[in-house]
Amino acid sequence: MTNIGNSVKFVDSANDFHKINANETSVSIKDVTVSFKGSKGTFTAIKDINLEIKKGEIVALIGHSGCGKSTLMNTISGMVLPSKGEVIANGNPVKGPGPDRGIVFQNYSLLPWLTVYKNIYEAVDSVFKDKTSTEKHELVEENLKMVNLIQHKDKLPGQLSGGMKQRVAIARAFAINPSILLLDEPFGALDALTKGSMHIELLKLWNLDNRNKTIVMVTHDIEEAIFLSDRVVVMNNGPEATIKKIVDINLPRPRNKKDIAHDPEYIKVHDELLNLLFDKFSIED
Ligand SMILES: Nc1ncnc2c1ncn2[C@@H]1O[C@H](COP(=O)(O)OP(=O)(O)OP(=O)(O)O)[C@@H](O)[C@H]1O
Repeated sequence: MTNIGNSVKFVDSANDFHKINANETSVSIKDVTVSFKGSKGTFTAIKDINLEIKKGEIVALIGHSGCGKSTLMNTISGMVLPSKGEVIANGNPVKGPGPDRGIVFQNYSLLPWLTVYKNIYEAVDSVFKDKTSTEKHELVEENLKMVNLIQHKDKLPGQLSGGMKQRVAIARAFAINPSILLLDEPFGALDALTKGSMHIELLKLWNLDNRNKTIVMVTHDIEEAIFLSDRVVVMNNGPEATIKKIVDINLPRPRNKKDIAHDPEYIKVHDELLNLLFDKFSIED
């Protein structure tokens, strides 16, 4: 595994894998509207969203702050239930959270009274009932090493920096190894080098699973979205946010961060995404 802090490889290194299950549907979002009831009435965050995500696809959700990216993501995780429409995940209607859908939140969601190690172990223990204690401990250790936190395993979340907490949350999600991995700005709190390293680890995890794992990621980072994704879903501003456009990222894999920046396809989609996100703004604004 790539070690953070050591030499960081800016390449998706598992080049002997190829896309396999591109025709099987993993997540189907059908006419989904989410409204929140408050003291001032009903607020409709997202409206009539339709999106089909194939098994093994990596999809990024991108849009301005508050447009409804997390809300849409949470309809997949089951943390938010649609007011209208439905979400099907792995062939089943989503009625709430489930171990087939692991999520990394932007606010880490670690249990503050448990050590780093136990935060991951508890999750592993609750999902892998059939594994032996040794196997579960190995899984925790392996993932803690992956995020370079093994030496901090006995610390409580309150004793960690934001980036370290985020790495614990990432290690926990990777350890559970769900078939659908939901990442809500997972790398936002990380420095550029650690972020680059986590991108590689994410792609390695995906490759190890023969690219069968579906990954849906909320991000504000256009370069990250292009480097990792097969498609980028650009959302309109809310309320009643809809999908503005879905941009295909037709860059071959494995992708090399240094090289793709000069690829004409990269430059084209980068420009397109910038225009989609910032078409309202000009220097006069
Ligand atoms: N539980 C809730 N109750 C009321 N309003 C909510 C709730 N959750 C989200 N909203 C509102 O829905 C809208 C979309 O929020 P959401 O968090 O999905 O946006 P986002 O695009 O993920 O934002 P950011 O990029 O800033 O994280 C916002 O106006 C937010 O205030």
